[in-house]
This record gives sequence, C-alpha cells and structure tokens, in this order.
Amino acid sequence: MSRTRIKICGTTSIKDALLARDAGADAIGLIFARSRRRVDGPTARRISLAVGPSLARVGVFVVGEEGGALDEVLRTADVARLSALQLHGVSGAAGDLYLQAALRYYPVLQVVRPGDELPQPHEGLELLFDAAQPGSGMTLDWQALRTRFATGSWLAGGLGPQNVGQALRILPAAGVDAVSALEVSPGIKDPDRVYAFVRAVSAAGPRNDHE
Ligand SMILES: O=C(O)c1ccccc1NCC(=O)[C@H](O)[C@H](O)COP(=O)(O)O
Repeated sequence: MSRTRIKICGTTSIKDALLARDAGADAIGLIFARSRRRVDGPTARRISLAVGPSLARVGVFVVGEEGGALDEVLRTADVARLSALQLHGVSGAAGDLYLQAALRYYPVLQVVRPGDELPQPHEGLELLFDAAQPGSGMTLDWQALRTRFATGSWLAGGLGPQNVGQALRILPAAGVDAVSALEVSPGIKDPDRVYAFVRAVSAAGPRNDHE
C-alpha cells in the first residue's frame, strides 16, 4: 500500500511554495511554458532554495514551444534548481529521442492526453494523464481511462478538494496534480483549498499497487 503523492502546480511565489509544503504536498510545479502562471528562472530559483530539500520542484515545459528546446530546458532547470521535468507535447520517434536525452539529466513526468499513444517505459519516467488544455480545470473521463491507466501514473485535469476522492476511487493514481481548483486567481493559491485538497487525498487512503 502506498500514499498518493501530491503536486501543487502553477506556484509563482515563495509564500505559495511554503503553503504547499506546509499543507503536506510532495511537489510544486513551476511553469516555464506559455501560461498565466509562468515564472522566470531567477524567481523559480528563489522559490526552490526557499522550500528546503524535502519538497520536489517540477519544471513544466511544452516541447515545440519557445523555451522547449532541450538545451534551453536544461539551462532553465539548472538555473531554477529543479528536481524533475514535466514535459508536455512529447510525441513520436523524435519525441522519444528528446525524452531519452532529457532522462540523462532529470527524472521526467511525461504528460499523456486522452487519445495519445502510451509512450515506451523508460527508467526515470512516470506518466501524468492530463486534459488536452493543461491548467484549464477540465476533468478527464476517469472511467474511460481505467483500461489504459498504467500502474505508477499520475492524474491531473480539473482535480480539487471536491472530486479528488472520487477520482482516486476509480483510478489508482500514484500521484495527483492540480492547479485551477486551488486558486483565487491564476498563479495565486487559496490556502483553504490547498489544505482541503491535501486532506481529501489523505482521506482517500493509501492505494493498493497490486490491484
Ligand atoms: O497551468 C497552466 O497554466 C499550464 C500551462 C501550460 C502548460 C502546463 C500548465 N499546467 C500544467 C499542470 O500540471 C496543471 O496542474 C494540470 O494541467 C492540471 O491543471 P488543472 O486542470 O487546472 O488542475
């Protein structure tokens, strides 16, 4: 039995990073892609250094977008003191080469959207099932995902305190990730919702990896 990990995405300030840590999250997401929640490298570095060693810092990038070339991603990751990369838009044979190169430097959460082909397994790679529009609050069809939800995968897409328990009863996610349901406005967290989200994940209990 294992505890479900929690990532609070779209963190833009030290205050919200400490909030996520103190509420009991395992990771924060720092978005470098085009987004209302985007942070720059130096801001992300200040956040990373402020939270201490126990909270993972996941850098969110869109491959194929400005700033998504691997050399730029690695430079940003170094500046921002990231612990892992979250990669959107990785697909096909070129995507697999990109991924294998990225995995030489950082563990990777690869984003899979409904309808995407499932990637080959690689050491250091975990999958994050998310909606087609990341950060939009759109939920996935959890029942429809059941047959393709690989063990060890993460779940995102419209999760919040009100529905994460139900999602976890349907899908045995290794981790859950949320942003829009936890905000007062894009990039600014609502402490009550962050705490409520962490409580709701805990209340759902540990998952049985052998089901
Ligand atoms: O959140 C964004 O603005 C964003 C923009 C571009 C690429 C990725 C983005 N977010 C990535 C995340 O991991 C979100 O937490 C995930 O998509 C879930 O979002 P939500 O449905 O709002 O909870």
